[in-house]
Amino acid sequence: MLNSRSLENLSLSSFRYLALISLWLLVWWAAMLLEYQPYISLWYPPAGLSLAAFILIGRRAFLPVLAAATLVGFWMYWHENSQLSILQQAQHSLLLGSAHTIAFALGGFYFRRFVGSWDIQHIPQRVLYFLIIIFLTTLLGAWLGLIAFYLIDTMTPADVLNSWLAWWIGDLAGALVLTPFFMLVLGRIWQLDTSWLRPLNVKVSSAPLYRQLWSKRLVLMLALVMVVLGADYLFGHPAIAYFIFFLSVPQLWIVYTESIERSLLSLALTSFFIAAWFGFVGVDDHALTYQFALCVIAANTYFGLSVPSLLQQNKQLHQQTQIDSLTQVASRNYFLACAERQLNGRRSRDFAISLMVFDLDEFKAINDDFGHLVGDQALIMAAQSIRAHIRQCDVIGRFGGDEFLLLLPDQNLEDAHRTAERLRSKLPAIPVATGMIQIKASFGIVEIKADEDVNEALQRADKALLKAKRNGRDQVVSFI
Ligand SMILES: Nc1nc2c(ncn2[C@@H]2O[C@H](COP(=O)(O)OP(=O)(O)OP(=O)(O)O)[C@@H](O)[C@H]2O)c(=O)[nH]1
Repeated sequence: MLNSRSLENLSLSSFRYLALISLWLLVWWAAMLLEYQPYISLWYPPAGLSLAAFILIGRRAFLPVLAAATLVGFWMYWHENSQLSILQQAQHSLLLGSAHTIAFALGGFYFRRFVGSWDIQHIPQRVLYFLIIIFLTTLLGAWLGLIAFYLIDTMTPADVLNSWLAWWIGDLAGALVLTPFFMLVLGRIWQLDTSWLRPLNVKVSSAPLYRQLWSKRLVLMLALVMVVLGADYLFGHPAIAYFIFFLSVPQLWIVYTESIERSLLSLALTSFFIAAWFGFVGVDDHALTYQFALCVIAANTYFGLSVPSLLQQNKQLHQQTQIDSLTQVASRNYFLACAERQLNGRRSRDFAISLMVFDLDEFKAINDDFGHLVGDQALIMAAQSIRAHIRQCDVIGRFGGDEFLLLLPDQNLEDAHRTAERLRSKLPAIPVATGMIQIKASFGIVEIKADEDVNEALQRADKALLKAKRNGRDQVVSFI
């Protein structure tokens, strides 16, 4: 007995399968209407939908895609008033539908199995494999389709050889341009997580200004399509068709400023518009140019979409090397680079710079008595306290362990000494199991000499710190 929950699930999955079949038939029908060429078309959108379905839902896509592709065969026979028996029509349609389905199922399966799980660091490779998979899947689809036509005696070997390139490029253009777009659409219908599709974790503003800009850029793209195809129709010169490649400019503009949905939507709409105008004006001689332009613009779009994520990764890596993850002050290397920069700046304008090294007192005891987490807390609070009491232009860094560095531009030794005393007196107490413990530190300071580099100054400051420790800790020692 089926309970109400499994009935609900059954009707939901039937709805989804029917939605996939209907969408497939709809896009096929749209392509037919737009271009008046059933199989060898400028751009074959069902190829994109089939591949998207196999990538997203795997083998569950097999029957709906096969059903839709077979129905299309039937429709063609009916449309041509075929003299074949219904059984023969069914056999032929099934063979043609299987040729399409098997090729795209293999491509989708390969992507799911080997590429889809790659993490965000492999986005450029993922895009590259995606393009190669589309390339091979559509090639296989075209050849299996043509072999099926040959087997049902519709094509001679000469026809097959004459047609494979046009068939392949049409499927290639459809799949390249539309697969990611259909993946987003199917992700909605199937309620699947498509976040892995998003190389961009970067949020682009959806403020009204941006929305307005997006529609303006889209209008610009559509206007360019109309102008190029119109001029091609009027003048017929082959060079005119190449102007369609300029669509990459507004498309990449959209890619770099808009969300992934809008980028994919503009690609889908523009390709749809090209196909519609192509069918309307009938500039068949230049079909290959438009097909290649669509493929190139789509490939550019996907590589373009991966750029912000690479930049973001770069930024994260940069931050990781610049900032100490525990205390959030500058890392040792970044601190030294900043200090070097300040010293170079002193060549054009002479000003004093002091360097301070400070080290928490008896820090090991805090770790030993209360544990490393309390020790970490002490490091964080000490760094925060120092940061809160220095100027914007001062730089604080962690040298390692419980030792910190402070660069004080425009402060001579006397100023720096006063600063250190003030910082020492402001160090906080941390809460521990037995009450509060006052954090204490020893400070060593030098004023960096004109002919000294950072490392030499650091060695002198370290000696001053050592002296402060030897003198009994919790004090400031400065060296001329
Ligand atoms: N909790 C914590 N401890 C750390 C970290 N890095 C280093 N330490 C510990 O810091 C302690 C530093 O000890 P010492 O260099 O002997 O310094 P001290 O106990 O402060 O002694 P004096 O500097 O002479 O006063 C060591 O026990 C390290 O294990 C860290 O990131 N977190």
